[in-house]
Amino acid sequence: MSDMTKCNGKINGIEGKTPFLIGVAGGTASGKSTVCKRIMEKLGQVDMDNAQRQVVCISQDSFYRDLSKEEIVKAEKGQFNFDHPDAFNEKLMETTLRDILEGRKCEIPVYDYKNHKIRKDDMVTIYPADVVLFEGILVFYFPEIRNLFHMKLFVDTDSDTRLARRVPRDINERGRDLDQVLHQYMNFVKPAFEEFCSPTKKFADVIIPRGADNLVAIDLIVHHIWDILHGNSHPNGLNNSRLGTSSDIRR
Ligand SMILES: Nc1ncnc2c1ncn2[C@@H]1O[C@H](COP(=O)(O)OP(=O)(O)O)[C@@H](O)[C@H]1O
Ligand SMILES: Nc1ccn([C@@H]2O[C@H](COP(=O)(O)O)[C@@H](O)[C@H]2O)c(=O)n1
Repeated sequence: MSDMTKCNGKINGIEGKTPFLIGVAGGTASGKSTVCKRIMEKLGQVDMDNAQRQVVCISQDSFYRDLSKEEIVKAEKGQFNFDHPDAFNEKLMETTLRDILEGRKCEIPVYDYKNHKIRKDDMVTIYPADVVLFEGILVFYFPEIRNLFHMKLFVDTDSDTRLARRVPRDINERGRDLDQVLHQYMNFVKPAFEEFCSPTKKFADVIIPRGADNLVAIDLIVHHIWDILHGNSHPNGLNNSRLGTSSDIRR
């Protein structure tokens, strides 16, 4: 029996449901979060209360490991490698995803890019949902995590475009200066993308060229998710969706 087929059952007296777990990988600033947002919008899942939501998105960045004081000093100078697999708390990531697959309610911290640590006082509750999107640069890197996904998407955006998006984002939203962003990009982000992230493209079921600009790909993916949630094509017979009818899919 696979890890996922044994998930349907009662947890704390509540019927646990196995969410459809989708991994969304891709280089930095490729548009992973934006693609996830579009999928959620199309499924009509954005303007609603967290507890009611049937499609939720979690970032791998919530699973960066705690840094030592020396590592924080390096990070502040753009000299820490946040793009290496060792920067993540792999065990916590796996345990959390397994809890989600077993229909348990989970608390996920929000990551603070300005201080290079999770905000322990700012937790988001993830309620049992129909669909869980897990996005990040290395979500397909760790085999134990990769094997948990029911569907794997890779957002494939040209590296010049990604750098052109990352520079203003890191300066405006993540409290960095230009020298720091470029130093980090050339020394860590780019080489780690080539060594650890790009090779995981081969594990994807669907590669999305141009990210959120690719409306056709997003539409096809949304319809596929819909069919799985409402039909019997899911390997675990997932057909208990609380999403509405297919005419509710947004154009
Ligand atoms: N198709 C797009 N066109 C223009 N800007 C985009 C597009 N997709 C994403 N962006 C912008 O690029 C930056 C990175 O996008 P994001 O979705 O956060 O990427 P990732 O999650 O892969 O790091 C954000 O500022 C976002 O608004
Ligand atoms: N303290 C940190 C943590 C991470 N990063 C960078 O974030 C990138 C991953 O996030 P995306 O939204 O771009 O996928 C990754 O490339 C890290 O370099 C950081 O700069 N500081």
